[in-house]
Amino acid sequence: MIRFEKVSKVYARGARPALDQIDMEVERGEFVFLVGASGSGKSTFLRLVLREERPTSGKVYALGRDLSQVSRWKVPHLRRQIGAVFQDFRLLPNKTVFENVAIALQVIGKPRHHILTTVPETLELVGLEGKEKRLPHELSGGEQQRVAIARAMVNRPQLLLADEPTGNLDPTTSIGIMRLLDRINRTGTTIVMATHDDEIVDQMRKRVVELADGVMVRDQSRGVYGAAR
Ligand SMILES: Nc1ncnc2c1ncn2[C@@H]1O[C@H](COP(=O)(O)OP(=O)(O)OP(=O)(O)O)[C@@H](O)[C@H]1O
Repeated sequence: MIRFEKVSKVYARGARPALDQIDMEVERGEFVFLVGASGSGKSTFLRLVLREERPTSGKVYALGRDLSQVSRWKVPHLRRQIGAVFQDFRLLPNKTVFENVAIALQVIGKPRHHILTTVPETLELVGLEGKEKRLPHELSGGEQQRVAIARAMVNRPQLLLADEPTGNLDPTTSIGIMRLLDRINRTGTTIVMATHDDEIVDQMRKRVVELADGVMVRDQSRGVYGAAR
């Protein structure tokens, strides 16, 4: 689903690499936590998969494609096949819950009847039935993140990337979001989630990949946040 081959990323000439010779693979259906201190390269990793950035050296493959070979005009098409969720939700403040999710289908030209059935199904999947007409500011943080997850999932991507999705949420709400992501993963969606949240990582017991100053220092199946004690 994702493969990094000796991937390095240097943002500014002379700066130390944000990622340094990363070799790793994520198989279809996996759930992977990317952990590491602030600045260790987690967001850079995710941005390379979305082709928001390009590696300085090495190759990134996603969804079976060598991303260096994807032409610029095909990048939006690639991104539409990868769901993305962020710490700050990134909802449109003046659009309802329904409209925020529908937008992901409208931009790819899905017909109205498809939108009218798929959006409510997806909102039900994330536990937001009955809240279709609310505006984002009328929702709790956890509910706003569920809208963002619904928007990311509405066209059924094979891969979901999440950058600190629980970063703005309290522990109880975070657990609800993790249950939802776990459920999405069990239906076959591959998930890579960058996080600082040690309690969540320790509870979920999924694969843990740790970065330190751009270097991959650990790759552990059923891992914990800190190195095994
Ligand atoms: N656009 C950019 N231009 C220059 N340097 C950057 C850019 N983006 C990130 N960096 C640098 O690259 C390194 C890795 O940053 P990155 O955002 O990938 O880390 P992170 O692990 O996601 O951190 P955080 O947990 O704080 O989000 C840092 O030293 C950062 O300052």
